[in-house]
Amino acid sequence: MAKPISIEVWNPNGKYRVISTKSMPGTRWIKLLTDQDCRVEICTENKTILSVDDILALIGDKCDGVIGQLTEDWGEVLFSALRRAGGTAFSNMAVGYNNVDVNAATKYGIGVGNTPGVLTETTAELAASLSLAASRRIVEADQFMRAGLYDGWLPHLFVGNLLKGQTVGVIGAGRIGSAYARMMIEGFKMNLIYYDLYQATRLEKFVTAYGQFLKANGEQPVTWKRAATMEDVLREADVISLHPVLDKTTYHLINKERLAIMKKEAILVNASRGPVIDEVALVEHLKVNPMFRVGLDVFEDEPYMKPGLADQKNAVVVPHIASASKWTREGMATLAALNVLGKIKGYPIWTDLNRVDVFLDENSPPPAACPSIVNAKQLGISASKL
Ligand SMILES: NC(=O)c1ccc[n+]([C@@H]2O[C@H](COP(=O)([O-])OP(=O)(O)OC[C@H]3O[C@@H](n4cnc5c(N)ncnc54)[C@H](O)[C@@H]3O)[C@@H](O)[C@H]2O)c1
Ligand SMILES: O=C(O)[C@H](O)CO
Repeated sequence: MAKPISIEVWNPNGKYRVISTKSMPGTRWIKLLTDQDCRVEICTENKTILSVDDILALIGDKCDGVIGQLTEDWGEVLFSALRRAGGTAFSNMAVGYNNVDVNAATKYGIGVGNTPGVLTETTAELAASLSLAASRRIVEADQFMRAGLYDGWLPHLFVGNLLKGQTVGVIGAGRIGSAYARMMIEGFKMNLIYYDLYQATRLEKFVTAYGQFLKANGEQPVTWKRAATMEDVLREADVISLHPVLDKTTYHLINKERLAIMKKEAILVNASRGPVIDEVALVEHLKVNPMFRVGLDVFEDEPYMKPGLADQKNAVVVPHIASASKWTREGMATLAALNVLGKIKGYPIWTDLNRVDVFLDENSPPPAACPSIVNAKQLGISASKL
């Protein structure tokens, strides 16, 4: 028999049993569910990553919906168990859903929710922070101070890269990539080169208008270019930030050959998913190119780093915290809960992901819609008219 899993229960007499595999920030998400007749069970097991067996034990034989995490493996085994337990709803508390087998969920009629929009600016801000930390060697300099090694100003001490007037490269200019590009362009007057499968029209218009504004004020205008190939970005840019989804087209997008064509003093930032970079190749590249720097929020074998990475002074590493602002994390919890609630209640799908704010307003009830269900079309969920 499976080991019992410890849980905290809200609204024990609720009609719909909804599980959250982790405690999530804020309480609004719990209230939204309990107000709508859900019994909410939050896993309190003292274990960072739950196994498939742990989650099977949580689902049990009656469960209407689950809010899960990006560290969990949501595939055939869990979706078939959820279906057997009467469930129709699942949401990741994340925008990325590479940990989810959407086809398996669809096969069992289960909606897969995610949380786009609410983390765009927060994640872009972390990518910008990593760009600055790497270019100005902030972490190395901090460690030097704390080690008591500073004995006076020196002309060569921790010399880094100036961003102003340099070129920022964005690979994957979707919501987060575009927000990051704007920060680097507005903040540091960098020129843009980007690569995406689709044209980033709004971003292009913004850079054009900002360039005209600068020119009208007697300043050097910023420019943009949509690259025909990813290699063009890698060759031309001084700072390159990766923001694509992780799928088979982006696995090891940055490999040994592509690292070799980047500038020797380039800065590479990754706040997308670890496997977008071949991390073994990256460690080798960092070793032989001390002026090349990286800022990493995500890792190929998370939570582990590939051997040698931690020893590299030219790498700034943080533990997957790009979406970690209070507002964003509470918002992610709310969107995930509303995805599950909406699917259970048979609500239509929200169609304007640029307007997820309406679900986050504490002072008014959220629309009767599912904020974001990635397989809505396959499941025949209708579009909201709100
Ligand atoms: N580190 C974190 O905490 C964190 C936080 C949020 C999101 N993310 C990751 O960032 C990703 C992007 O989020 P988003 O909200 O901007 O999504 P998005 O869908 O708006 O943007 C992704 C972009 O990648 C582009 N793309 C897809 N395949 C590509 C390819 N082969 N080459 C180039 N571009 C390609 C798409 O066309 C799209 O424009 C998420 O899927 C998630 O994995 C990480
Ligand atoms: O995909 C996501 O949402 C992140 O990785 C967690 O914020």
